[in-house]
Amino acid sequence: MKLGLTGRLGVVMAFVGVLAAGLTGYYGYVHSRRLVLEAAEQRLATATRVLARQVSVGLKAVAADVLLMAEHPVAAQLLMRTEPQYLERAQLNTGLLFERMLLTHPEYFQMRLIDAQSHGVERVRVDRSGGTVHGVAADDLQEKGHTIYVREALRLPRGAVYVSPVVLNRDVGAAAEQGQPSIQVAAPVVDVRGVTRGVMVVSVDLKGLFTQLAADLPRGLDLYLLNGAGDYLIHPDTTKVFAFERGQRANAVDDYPDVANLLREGAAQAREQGSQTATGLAAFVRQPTPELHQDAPFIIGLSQSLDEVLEQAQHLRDVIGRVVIGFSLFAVLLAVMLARAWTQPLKQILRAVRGVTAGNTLALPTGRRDEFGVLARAVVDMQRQIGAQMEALRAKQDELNLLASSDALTGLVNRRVFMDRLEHALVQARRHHQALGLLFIDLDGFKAINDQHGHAAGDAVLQTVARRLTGLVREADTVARLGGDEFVILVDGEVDGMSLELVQSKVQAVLDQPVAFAGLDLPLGASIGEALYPLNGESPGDLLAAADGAMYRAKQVRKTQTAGPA
Ligand SMILES: Nc1nc2c(ncn2[C@@H]2O[C@H](COP(=O)(O)OP(=O)(O)OP(=O)(O)O)[C@@H](O)[C@H]2O)c(=O)[nH]1
Repeated sequence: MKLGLTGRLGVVMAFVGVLAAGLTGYYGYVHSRRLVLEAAEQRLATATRVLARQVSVGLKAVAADVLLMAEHPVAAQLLMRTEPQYLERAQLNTGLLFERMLLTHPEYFQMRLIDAQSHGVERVRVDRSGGTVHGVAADDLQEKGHTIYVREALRLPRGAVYVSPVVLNRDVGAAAEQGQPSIQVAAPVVDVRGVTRGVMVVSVDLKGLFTQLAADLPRGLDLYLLNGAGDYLIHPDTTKVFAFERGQRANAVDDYPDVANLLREGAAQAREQGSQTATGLAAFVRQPTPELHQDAPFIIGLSQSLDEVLEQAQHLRDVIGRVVIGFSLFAVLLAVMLARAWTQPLKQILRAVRGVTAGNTLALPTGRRDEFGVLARAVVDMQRQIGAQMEALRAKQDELNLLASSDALTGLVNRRVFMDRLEHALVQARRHHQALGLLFIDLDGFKAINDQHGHAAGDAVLQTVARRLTGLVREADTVARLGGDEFVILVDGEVDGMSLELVQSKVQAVLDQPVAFAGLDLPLGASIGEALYPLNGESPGDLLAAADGAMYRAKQVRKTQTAGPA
């Protein structure tokens, strides 16, 4: 289907409108999606920072608890004195103190007082196991002198605290916490003389600690703890936790490549790093605690799935989608209306131009001040000029018709028109069973007038003959000049041999009169032949031939009569 100007204009404007709406919607959506992502990134970074600070504060609180117990006089006494009675009571009381501590801190799963002597034997030990807290019997106490936290803590001065790297707890006795990431927070127990007698150790269940700290975080966030190499120590997917211990790799750099920046930094500096992947956002914070003797700073991370982050943007996308569709429909409607309104004057002018040939004059928007107005006025001008030219053409045509149908010299109808009329008259006569008469006239001695007095005289004679003949017959009759000095009269209506004879004698009488020309009386005469329908013929040709034949015979008779007396 070929589109007209209105259709094409409408399609172009609708396309532009829909494209504009679509692009506006698209960029609006992209921009708001970016804003949503940026806001989520900031929220996540803030939450991770807060969490890391809370962890740091939590660690310091653990350190304060360990110091409190390490610096309690009973701890050093217990390690210095040897009297069984005192020891028994002191162990009992310290155990009760440890139990109290574990009961008030659900994340502590073990508290011990370890002797610097005797291969680091445990003097008092309380475990959390199966949801209960209980002291460990003397027979079950173990030697821990070989452990890193005992050795490191023994090297520290009074008041200092050692924090071990994160390990999977494998301590026998704390069965419920086995396999969980944990740390040991240890402080030296120093007597009044400044001699280090042992170590106070609290084992902390990190997952429990983190879960507590993360309780206030918004829902839908996943929590991570990494070691200095980026390996997962805490991860929602338990198969990734301490994977390196099973000879597997589960490293945050693989999931969030930006974390590599954080791992390269110096350990003394707190740093944070955001990271975005195809499926989610994440923020990581390395939070060293310089006050504590910590082997490796924690790297804490939070992540949120992109679907969850973009839930708000999806809603916005739906709204923008509806707005775009609505605006597009409006644009299409507007385009159709505008295209129609803009091309309306053009169509009006087009109709008017088409109507010029049909002679219609349609109203045009000539009053407009724009290009359509100029065009309309030009068309009106053109209409006027074409009208005038058509008028002139019609007049010329009439003139030509007249020339084609009449004899130029006499003004009588010519042979062609006469034959038409004769044929028409015959049809009528046949239908109404009427008769029809024909007189064939040929001038006598005309050549001699031409020869003796010139062509102008001959013309004047022919014109006089025409006038005389038309003045003689009735209005319904037709006088024609067939050519040269031959004339013919069609006598229509009620006619018979008698009446035709009467007309013939009248014609003979007027044509026998001389014609005045240049002061001379030019002698004239005519031979006339008659023919009657249907008596002498039924077709135009037959009738004319019959009249011509009669005229010829009449001329012979006149010639004989003229020659006779001489
Ligand atoms: N002036 C003039 N002469 C014409 C015109 N048409 C034909 N003629 C002349 O008319 C003459 C007709 O010749 P003819 O028919 O022999 O004339 P005629 O002397 O009457 O002879 P008949 O018919 O035998 O009686 C010719 O000399 C033509 O040249 C015309 O329009 N004007």
